[in-house]
Amino acid sequence: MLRDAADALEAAYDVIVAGAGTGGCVVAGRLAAAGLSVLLVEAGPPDTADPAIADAGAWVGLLGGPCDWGYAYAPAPEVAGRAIAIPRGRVLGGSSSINAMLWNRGHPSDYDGWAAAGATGWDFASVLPYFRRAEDWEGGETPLRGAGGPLRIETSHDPHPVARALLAAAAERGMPVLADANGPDNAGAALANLNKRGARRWSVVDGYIRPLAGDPKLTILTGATVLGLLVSGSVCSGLRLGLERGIAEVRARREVVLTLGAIGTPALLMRSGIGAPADLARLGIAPRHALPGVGQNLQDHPLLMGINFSARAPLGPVRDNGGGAQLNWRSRPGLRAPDLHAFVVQGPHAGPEIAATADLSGPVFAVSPGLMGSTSVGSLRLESAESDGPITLRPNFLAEPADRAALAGAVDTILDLADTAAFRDLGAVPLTPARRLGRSEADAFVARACSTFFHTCGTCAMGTGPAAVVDPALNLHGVAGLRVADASVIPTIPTGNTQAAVVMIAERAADLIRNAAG
Ligand SMILES: Cc1cc2nc3c(=O)[nH]c(=O)nc-3n(C[C@H](O)[C@H](O)[C@H](O)COP(=O)(O)OP(=O)(O)OC[C@H]3O[C@@H](n4cnc5c(N)ncnc54)[C@H](O)[C@@H]3O)c2cc1C
Repeated sequence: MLRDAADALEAAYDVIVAGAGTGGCVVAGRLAAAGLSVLLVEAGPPDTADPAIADAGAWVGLLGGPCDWGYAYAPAPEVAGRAIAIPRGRVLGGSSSINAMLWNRGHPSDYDGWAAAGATGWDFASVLPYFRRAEDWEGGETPLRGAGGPLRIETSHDPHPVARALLAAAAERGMPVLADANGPDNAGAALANLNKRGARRWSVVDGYIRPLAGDPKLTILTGATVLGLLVSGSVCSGLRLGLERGIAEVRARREVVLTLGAIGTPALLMRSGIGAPADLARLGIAPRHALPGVGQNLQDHPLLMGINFSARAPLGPVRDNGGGAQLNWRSRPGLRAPDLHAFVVQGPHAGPEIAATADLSGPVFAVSPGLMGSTSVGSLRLESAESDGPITLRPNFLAEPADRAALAGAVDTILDLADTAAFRDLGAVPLTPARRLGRSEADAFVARACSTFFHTCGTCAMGTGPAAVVDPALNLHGVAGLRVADASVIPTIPTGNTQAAVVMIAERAADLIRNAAG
């Protein structure tokens, strides 16, 4: 259905978009719809390769499979010496095709903070139109929400008993229960906003690419690896591609947009000679342009996979994305925004270390908290110049004592929530942990339960300082004809899940490119 260009690659396109993930599909779809000729290049297969992609309740089964790049964060003492798997979509739609579909913008002050730190023009008032433009919110248009846009956003229409219990428990504990998780205030419990239509995932492919099926302006090349940038002097003119039939070069008449994600984009820049000179020298890569921020500033949200409860009776089949309700709250008074976020899981939620400490068979559910206000910052390091060479990823989870303290407190908050009539009605009994923990026990639990919210970002940060990789118009500093429009440009991780922020960035990138092209 979608046009695949393997046999009919043209020598040049107006714009080449490298990586058909969340950012890439938005940019390519918008630009092709505006009449520019666009080539969209993707290493993975079409998103029809696995029927589980379309099933909103089946995403967990995609992790570690053929549509996942299968990265891992390096072991670190703060997480009890464990490697933590960090999936990334390797398929049309990228991570939007395998993610948990949560649509949360975070807090307005997140974006005001970007602008204050040098991403001029990215304050909340300036980015709100791009969030709204992307949305087809089931609740209809409001000053904060969009309707009629490409991305369908719905809440559960028949929430799972555990999702209902979270809302009722929050009310019992005196926490706000919100009509809309992306409404005027995000502190409180709410039904989750999900990129779905009924029981079907609604990815960026559904929203931005499928409507263009058959449009000659959009050429999609799947199964093609971007190997390098074609740069002469300080101008990028195209890409070197690895195709089944061999290596090919393709040119952009106007510009190249990198949307390979927060791991793929800095890796490609470094392999193309753009990065910290010492890194390039270590790898034996001929330096082309010094940009020391490439691969630095890696951020993610730590998530505890581990607060499990038994229920009196089976809770029924999986609904929605396997969750359905969420809670945002502040770990301490005075914070500008809620820094803690928890969601329900309609079954057990534990890595092997936690699962080994209790019997998690039978009717079990979880309430999993994560730290959306994490302050730990890490880095990405290429270990080889080869296009499929190893990459060391260090998010430095829990390196900051404040992050550990906030998550230890979150465990208590979840146990308090479960000790309410709402959860007692389900017969909830804590399994892991089985009781309240003292502070040192809680620290050990947090270290063993710590996993990822899958929100890797920040490795080609936008800004104007010496560590910035792109400017506020998303142009690479020092190389013309090259922009970045994916999670790597996020300067500071927002206090919400990251795909909404990436869609917003890509919507704006399309505007910037269109205006520059026109
Ligand atoms: C399992 C999982 C669950 C998540 N859950 C949520 C959630 O519920 N809500 C939320 O907001 N966020 C969630 N996220 C995070 C969110 O999906 C990402 O932040 C966002 O999708 C990143 O978009 P991106 O465009 O930066 O990268 P991606 O969407 O990952 O796109 C990068 C694309 O580039 C391609 N690519 C990379 N290298 C090459 C190469 N050399 N050649 C060709 N192609 C290449 C990849 O295959 C991929 O298609 C989740 C992520 C994962 C993985």
